Amino acid sequence: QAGSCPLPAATDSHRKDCFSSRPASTMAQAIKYLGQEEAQHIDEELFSEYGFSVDQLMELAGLSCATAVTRAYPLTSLVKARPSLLVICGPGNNGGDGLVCARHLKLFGYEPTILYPKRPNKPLFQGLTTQCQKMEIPFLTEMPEAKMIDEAYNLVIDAIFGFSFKGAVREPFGSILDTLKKTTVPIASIDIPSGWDVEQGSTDGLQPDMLISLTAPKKSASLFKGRYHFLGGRFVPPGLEKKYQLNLPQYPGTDCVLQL
Ligand SMILES: NC(=O)C1=CN([C@@H]2O[C@H](COP(=O)(O)OP(=O)(O)OC[C@H]3O[C@@H](n4cnc5c(N)ncnc54)[C@H](O)[C@@H]3O)[C@@H](O)[C@H]2O)[C@@H](O)CC1
Ligand SMILES: [K+]
Repeated sequence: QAGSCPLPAATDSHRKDCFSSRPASTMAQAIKYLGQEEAQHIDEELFSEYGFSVDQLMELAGLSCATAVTRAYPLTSLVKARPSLLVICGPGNNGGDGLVCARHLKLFGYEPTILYPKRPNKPLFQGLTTQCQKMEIPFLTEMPEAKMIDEAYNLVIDAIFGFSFKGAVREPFGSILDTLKKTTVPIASIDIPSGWDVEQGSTDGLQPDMLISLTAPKKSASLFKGRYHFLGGRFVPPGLEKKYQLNLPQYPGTDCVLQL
C-alpha cells in the first residue's frame, strides 16, 4: 500500500493529514506485523523503560476500541431497535480492554451488556468492573445460546484473549468460543480473534467482521478476512516505534484510531 492513504474514503484534508509530515521513505514501508514474543517485549518495555502504568494504556486501548466500533457500526446503522452489544471479557488485560471499551460505548450511546466469567482478584479489574456497574451496564451470569445472541444483540465484542493466548482453550472459554462460532451477528475482536494462535491464526476459529489491532497488528492479522481492520492504541513513543521498526502509519489529526 505504498503511498496510499489508509483511510477508506480519503478526502483531500484527510490525505493532507496522512501525508503532510512524513518523509516519502517512511511512507513506503509497510506496517510491521508482530510476533507473540515481540508484542510481549514491547508491552514490557512500555511499562518498565517508558514508565507507563497498565491502567493508562488500557484506558487508551479501550477508548480506541470503542471509537473504532462507532466508526464501523454507527448507531444509525444498527439493525435492531435498541443499540445492544454483548461484550465478552476474558481473564487478562484483553478482558480489561473490553471493560474499558464497554464503558466508553455506553457513554457514546450504545447499550452494552458484559459477560465476565473469570475475574482476576486485582484492584485494577475490580475497579473497572465497579465503573461498569455504576454506569448501569448489566453483567450476565452465563453465556446465552447462539440463537438468543443473534436475536438480542447487534454486535459481539470479543475481548477474551489477546497476545498472551497459548495452547488449547481452557473452560469456560472453550464453550463460549464454540457458541460464538454458531452466531451470525458480527463479531469485533480486540487485538486478536480469540482462540487464534497469535502468529498462525486458526482455520476453524472465529471469523470476526472487525479486528482492532492495538499498538501494531500481530502476525495472525494478515489472515483476517473481515470487513474492518482498525489500528488503535495511539500511545507508542517514537523511540520505541523506531527500535522495533513498527512503521506505524500516521494517525489523522487527533484521531485515536485509523482504518488499515
Ligand atoms: N502493550 C500493549 O499494546 C497493550 C496491551 N493491552 C492488552 O493486553 C493484551 C494482552 O494481555 P495479557 O498479557 O494479560 O494477556 P491476554 O489478555 O492475552 O490473556 C492472558 C489470560 O488468558 C489466559 N489464557 C492464556 N491462554 C489460555 C488458554 N489457552 N485457555 C484459557 N485461558 C488462557 C491466561 O491465563 C491469562 O489469564 C493485549 O492483547 C491487549 O489487548 C492493553 O490493555 C494495553 C496496552
Ligand atoms: K480478543
